Order: sequence, then C-alpha cells, then structure tokens
Amino acid sequence: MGERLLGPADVRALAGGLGLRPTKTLGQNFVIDANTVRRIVRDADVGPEDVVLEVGPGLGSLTLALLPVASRVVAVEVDPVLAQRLPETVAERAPDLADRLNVVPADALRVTELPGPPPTALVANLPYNVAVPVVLHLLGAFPSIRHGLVMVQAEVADRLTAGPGGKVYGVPSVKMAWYARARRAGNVGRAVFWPAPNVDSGLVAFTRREPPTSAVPRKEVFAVIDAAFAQRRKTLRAALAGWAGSAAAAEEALRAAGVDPTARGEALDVTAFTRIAEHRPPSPTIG
Ligand SMILES: C[S@@+](CC[C@H](N)C(=O)[O-])C[C@H]1O[C@@H](n2cnc3c(N)ncnc32)[C@H](O)[C@@H]1O
Repeated sequence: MGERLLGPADVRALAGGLGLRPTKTLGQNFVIDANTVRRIVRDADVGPEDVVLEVGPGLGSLTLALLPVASRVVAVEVDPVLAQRLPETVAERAPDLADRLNVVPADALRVTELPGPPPTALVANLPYNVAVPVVLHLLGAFPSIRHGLVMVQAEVADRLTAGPGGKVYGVPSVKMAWYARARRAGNVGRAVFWPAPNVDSGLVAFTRREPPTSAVPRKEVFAVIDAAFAQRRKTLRAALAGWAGSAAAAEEALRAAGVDPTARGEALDVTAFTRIAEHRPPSPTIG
C-alpha cells in the first residue's frame, strides 16, 4: 500500500502536469511525506465504520492514505482544477478504492449538504487562513461528525485546544469546546510540505461532546462569547453591556448566572458562557 502514497517526486509531477502554481490565498501547501499522512490517519482513529469528510484534498496526499481505512471519503475542494484531477489520481494509484471516493468541488465554508451517507469524521490538512471558520462551520453543519483530526498552523492548534486563563484562550477555544473535546496531537515541521510554508503546523484531535445546554440556541451562546472577547481587556459587566442592553442589566445577568461581573471573558469556560446566555434579560418593550 506504501507505493500508493505520494512522495515529493509524485507531488511535483502531478503539480507540473496541471501547470499548478500553488497559491497562498488557498493555503496550497501539499504534503510530500508518506509518514506524515500515515501518522495523521492513525491519530485520527479512522476505522471501517467511518465516512470521512476531507477538506482540501489538493493533489490527494491525505486522501490516498484515508481510502484504505475508511468506508468512504467525501473530499471538498474549492480549486476546480484539483477537484477534477483527484478521481483520476485515485483511479491511477488505488483503482480498487476509487469507488469509495466522492469529490465535491465547493467551498467548505459554504457546504451544508454532502452526497452519500452523513460524515462521521473530519480529517483534513486545512488551508491556514480559513482553518478556524472551516472547522467551526463543519461541526455546526454536520452533527453526524463524531471525531476527527485537523492539521492547522501551530498557533491555531494552540488556540483551538486552549483552556481558560491563558493568552491564547479566545473565541476559537470556547466555540471549539462547545462542540468537542479537543487536544493537541503533536507538531509537524515545514519540510513535509511543498511548497514549504513559513509557519509550523500542529495537529488537533477532537471528539464530539454533548452541547452544554439545550435551553438556548447555540447562536445565542456564541453571541455572548463574541461580545465578551470583542473587548477582552474589559470586565464582563462592561463588555456585555451592549448584549444585555446596559451595564446594569449585564451585571444582573452575570450575577444570576453565578459569574463575577468584574471577571474577564478569558477566565470563563464554555459552561459559564452558556449560563450567561441562559440568563439574558428580556429585551425592553419598545413603544
Ligand atoms: C494545505 S492544502 C492541503 C492539500 C492536501 N490535503 C495535502 O495534505 O497535501 C489545502 C487545500 O485546501 C484547498 N482549499 C482552500 N480553501 C478551501 C475552501 N474554502 N474549501 C475547500 N478547499 C479549500 C486548497 O486548494 C488546497 O488543496
């Protein structure tokens, strides 16, 4: 099975054949190292029961490692040239597995439906500049995703997995915690990519958790999180004044939720944000 995976010469030959000039805007850094994709698939804990959603399959480096272990791979690729080439690459290198693959030529930030059975796992080497919105969007849009592993910029991996209290803890950390228990699953150096990026990468493994509440919709909890971190130097009483209608109303909601109004957002976990959303004061009647 090793010879199916793409090495440096394969990646360059495929890119050359397509006349591809990798773009930074689309985060096109392709993995040229078979050991890295093997490690991603192993740490993602993908098995024969999994329908894997892969974002940005590119030239197929990771796709070719996922196909032998998953029941299906649905690969969403925004670059139409790459999306068109992928089935041919798989047909050439792994013809026995070609019928396990669906390629969807689309922007992963916009997909809300996929062909075939619902995805159970998300595994991706994500484009750097849209990694956080892509992960959060897909976890929201596809509740069938139970687990996964994504490769992102190392700092973003730190943010997605941070707990309250630190400098890197912020909106991505709390929203990720709404959906899943996430942990750092290691680092990946620059040399395994072509072209080499100018940042290191990190792996984030996650398992879906039950949302902390069903009493208020997710978007109401996310509105509190956004407001608290929009002015992260301010106390919650001040930062949530707009959300509650006034600083006094914010203070009342915070006290009712059992949260110190003089604390800052960076001190709270997702459960505390959820309690605040549950105690939102009713909007004043106009007129
Ligand atoms: C970091 S590369 C990974 C390529 C391949 N998976 C690998 O590991 O070699 C990111 C890929 O995501 C694609 N991409 C960028 N933005 C995207 C988006 N919004 N939706 C889907 N694919 C996207 C790029 O064209 C590129 O193929």
